[in-house]
Amino acid sequence: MSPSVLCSPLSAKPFDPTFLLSCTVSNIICCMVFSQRFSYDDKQFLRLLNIINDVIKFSSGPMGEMYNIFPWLLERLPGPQHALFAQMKELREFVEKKVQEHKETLDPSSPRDYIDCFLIRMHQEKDVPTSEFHYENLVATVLNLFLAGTETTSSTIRYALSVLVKHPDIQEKMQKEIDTVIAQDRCPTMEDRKSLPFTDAVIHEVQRFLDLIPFSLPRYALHDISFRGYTIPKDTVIIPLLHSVLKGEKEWVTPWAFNPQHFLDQKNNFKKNPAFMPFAAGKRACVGESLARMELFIFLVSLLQHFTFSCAEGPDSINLIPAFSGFANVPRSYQIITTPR
Ligand code: HEM
Repeated sequence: MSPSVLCSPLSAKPFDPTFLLSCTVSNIICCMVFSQRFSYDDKQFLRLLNIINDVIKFSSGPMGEMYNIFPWLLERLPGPQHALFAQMKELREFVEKKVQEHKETLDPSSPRDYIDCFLIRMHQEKDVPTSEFHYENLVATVLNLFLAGTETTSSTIRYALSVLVKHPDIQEKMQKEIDTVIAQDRCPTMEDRKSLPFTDAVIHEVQRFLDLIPFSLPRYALHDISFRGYTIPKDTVIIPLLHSVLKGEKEWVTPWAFNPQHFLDQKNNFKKNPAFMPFAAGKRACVGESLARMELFIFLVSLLQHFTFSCAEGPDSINLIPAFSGFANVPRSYQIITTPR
């Protein structure tokens, strides 16, 4: 997204940034997976984004939680969940169509994207019975990347903008830091991050405070595990509570208040904290972590280079408590005013 997308005529009146942010973030993952960028008025793209939005809302509400615990029950009982299952089927059919198109146009000497690379590896391992590179895994991983790569980062940017509207002093301080280091005439790069400790601290604090995926993803023990004197038997489902570290009383000075100082030392240099784990930890931590961190930094710095964000009802009207809390903490919708700088 060029920052100009947020400029006039939209800048003149308040608008909800959800849709623009979803499109722009989703297009990044679409380029990597399908080598395709969709136009913001492409009907099919908009339909897919709506479905992803509905899936996240469903899984963050009571029905979604029930489905996580008793999938077999909700599949058999009548109810609104079936509309969502139909939408998921539509999403899968879209992915299957893309895979088919890729198969028909594949040039193994010049892979275009993730699907091409996977297809090439599938071919190389076609005689290996234990290979993980088979059709079902291709469709599942493309679906995962598309779903996980869209709503997560766009919701975090949306939340970050609401934090900046609520705290204009923080917004101004970030703009001053960005003006000093980059100014307005060049695009930010990841190299700039180390020269922008306050901005970096705010972005980390946004992720800590939002606590986007509070229960991480459920995993299960592949064999008996001995952990801190406890035995976790094989096949036990493990739900790691990221929430407990991101809001831990022992880990943070003010766990329940938005406070960028959590990530700054006494000299205002950036300070890491091992309890910062919104992407989880270990072998199966988020595969999109580096991409997401890049997106958050580049998008937010670019936006602040060119705009000041506010809202008609004033900073106090912004409510940072999520609209839905379950699988995800889904930030509230709000109307923003963008004023070119
Ligand atoms: C602010 C942005 C994001 C946050 C907070 C986030 C968080 C997480 C968390 C907590 C997990 C569970 C890890 C575990 O079970 O140990 C996860 C998994 C995953 N994430 Fe992200 N994520 C973000 C962005 C992305 C992006 C941009 C992508 C796409 C490239 C992505 C793709 C995935 C995938 C495919 C998994 C499943 C990994 C697996 O099962 O091994 N995520 N993410």
